[in-house]
Amino acid sequence: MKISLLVIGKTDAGYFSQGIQEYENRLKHYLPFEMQVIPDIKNVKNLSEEQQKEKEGEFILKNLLAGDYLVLLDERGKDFSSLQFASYIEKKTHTISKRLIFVIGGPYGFSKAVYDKAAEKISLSKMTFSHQMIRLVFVEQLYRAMTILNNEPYHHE
Ligand SMILES: C[S@@+](CC[C@H](N)C(=O)[O-])C[C@H]1O[C@@H](n2cnc3c(N)ncnc32)[C@H](O)[C@@H]1O
Repeated sequence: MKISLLVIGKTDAGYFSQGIQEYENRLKHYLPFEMQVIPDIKNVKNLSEEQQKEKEGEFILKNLLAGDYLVLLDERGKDFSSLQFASYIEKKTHTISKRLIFVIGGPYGFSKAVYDKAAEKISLSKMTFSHQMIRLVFVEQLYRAMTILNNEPYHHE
């Protein structure tokens, strides 16, 4: 199984990119992982929030491959402890042969078309993070999950 994180727009702030890069490098030790970036939508200022979500949704759906298992990161999704998330990832390695793809929405979230296509929605907290910051939170949690599954001394209960 390969894990992808699909995001919209490049990571703006150096302090986020640096952190994301650090965890991406660490993750490569455990499993194939890539962060796939959809370029920012052009002329976004001329679009309503709804139109922006629709456009972003079209790009998200265009980037899916046959056989992808699509999981949306959404503050209203199912919530997990880090141990539960580790066990969720482990189960997926047994059931998914292709790509487990997590997607982060744009500043206004996801279009209905994207929600309709998703297999699951998972939350990383009840609080809302920026679409930039949640990238770092996700890669750290995925790294944490991999260390839990490998009995490594990173996570402490
Ligand atoms: C600024 S949030 C969008 C908030 C928007 N009001 C909504 O209804 O989705 C941007 C994206 O970051 C991700 N996100 C933010 N907080 C999250 C959380 N606590 N758990 C999971 N994903 C989150 C989601 O993918 C969301 O679409």
